[in-house]
Amino acid sequence: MSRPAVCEGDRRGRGTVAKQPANNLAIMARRRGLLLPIAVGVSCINCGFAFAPAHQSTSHQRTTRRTTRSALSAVKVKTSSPSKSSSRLSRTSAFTDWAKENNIKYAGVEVSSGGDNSGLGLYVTQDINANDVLIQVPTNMVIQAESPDYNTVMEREVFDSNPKAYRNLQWWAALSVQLNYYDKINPVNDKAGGISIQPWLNSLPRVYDTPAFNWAESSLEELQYRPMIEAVALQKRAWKKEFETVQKAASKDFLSKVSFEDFVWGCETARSRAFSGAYSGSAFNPIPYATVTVLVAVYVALGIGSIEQAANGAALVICGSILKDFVVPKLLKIQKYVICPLIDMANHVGTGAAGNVSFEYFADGYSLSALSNAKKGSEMFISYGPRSNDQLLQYYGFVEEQNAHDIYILPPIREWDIGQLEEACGRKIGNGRLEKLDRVGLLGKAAANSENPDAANDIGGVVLTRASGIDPAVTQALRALISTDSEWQDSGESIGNFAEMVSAENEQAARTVARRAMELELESKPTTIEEDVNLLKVMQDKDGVDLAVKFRLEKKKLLQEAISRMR
Ligand SMILES: C[S@@+](CC[C@H](N)C(=O)[O-])C[C@H]1O[C@@H](n2cnc3c(N)ncnc32)[C@H](O)[C@@H]1O
Repeated sequence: MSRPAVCEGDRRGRGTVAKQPANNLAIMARRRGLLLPIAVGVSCINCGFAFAPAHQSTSHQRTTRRTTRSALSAVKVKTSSPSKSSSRLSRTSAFTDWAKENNIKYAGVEVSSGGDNSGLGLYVTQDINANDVLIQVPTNMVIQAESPDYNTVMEREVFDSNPKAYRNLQWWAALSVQLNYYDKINPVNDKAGGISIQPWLNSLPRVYDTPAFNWAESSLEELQYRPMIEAVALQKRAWKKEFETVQKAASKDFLSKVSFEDFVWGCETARSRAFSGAYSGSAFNPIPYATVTVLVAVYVALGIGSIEQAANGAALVICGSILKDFVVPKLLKIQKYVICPLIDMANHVGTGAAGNVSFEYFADGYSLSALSNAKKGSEMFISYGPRSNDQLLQYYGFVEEQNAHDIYILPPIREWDIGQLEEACGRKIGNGRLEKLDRVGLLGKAAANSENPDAANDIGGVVLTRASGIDPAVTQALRALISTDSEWQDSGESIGNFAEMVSAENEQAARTVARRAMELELESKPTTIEEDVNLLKVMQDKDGVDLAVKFRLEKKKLLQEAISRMR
């Protein structure tokens, strides 16, 4: 069942278990401008990864033709999410009590379930205003990893014989180790003052709808989209490899209690609930500033030196602090990945999010605040960043309808059916064009060679975005590709000279070629848009949603929109 990609108004019929906080965080009096002098924005995971999965050459060849069949048989029906949510919802009062006892302040929101497939979420319990701070979580209550991650507890307790192995794990694997350690070995978090974090762990989902380790191969095929199928295959290899590293280096105790399935659960939890940010310094520490003020006063009072000398010394200390907290982490590109109790209950919306997550430098914590006014009963959505449906499905297990950030990756130009394109535009591809495009990398690669699951479109497929259509570099390549001999010579046989339109005829031919390539892609799908729409309707009538069908329908709609724009 889908739901609108905006904050919903008053929801009917949703269960409410979490208690209204009595005295927490006087939200109403607080405005971010006053309270958060330096708030470093964080965004949900994958932020900064220009994700576009690689795909292999063979998979897009025009040999695939639509086959009529009963698609229903191969499709998995999901009916479990709402019931899974209701059993989790029954555990949230223990979780929110725990949060209150441990200095997590919140007011104006509660954890609840909308009864749809988004699981639990944060819902507004009273009308709130823009800039109200709704949740504040002290830094010591979060679970976090940096890359590389120097977590002394994990190194000592789990990787004593080989701490480097832990340090060099991918951030999601490092978080998985931590989550599993607290969940299966010892729930006491020393950093949080020796408290048990079990109530928080109990509030987490135990199963996910993400494709890599939860879908049958046949369901993956139902995506009808090679880039995603290949991205999932790459992810599986990467996660297995990380687990092998853990197996070689972790303690016997850890390995006897944490299986591969547990490790995957931890990685899925990390990927779907962590926030990332470039900021990695420490929070505001007043001690150096206070010390330097005292020293300056003593220095000047005792006449040891001039005011200028004292000011120089003070400036040095202040600059050192700024360098440590802001500049060095940026220069070293240190990323911090944080799972933040309670804030991790916020669901995503691609555009128009009502909530925002920030790091509060002076308060040493994370906050969720309102970006706009919100009505009692509405869901407090945040944005996990400009995520395509590929990212949302692969790591978060859902698909957003009409996702403004969605993309479509066509096969690289080298795989396009030249004969069909020549026929469509009425031109022949002249000598030298393909070779030149190949030399400048505009034909894409014959095969992917990256093993990085976050590698962006490694094969150089042609990217269409919902926001702006076809990649301008591809339009440039197509102008050159179908140029007549005279256009080619006038341009000095240089691809760079096709960055702008060279003539109305050439432009029309390039657009026709692009459109035909997209049409061929759409025609190659085993089912049509209409068939998918009908299929989804049948599934919804049966009170279930099939993510694979929803995903492929969204991709086809995006392709169809791009085709229409090219007319
Ligand atoms: C950070 S958690 C948010 C809390 C989560 N709903 C829960 O029940 O714990 C992210 C997960 O919430 C779900 N989710 C978030 N936004 C969603 C949306 N717009 N539609 C469907 N599911 C969503 C997905 O399962 C995603 O992996």
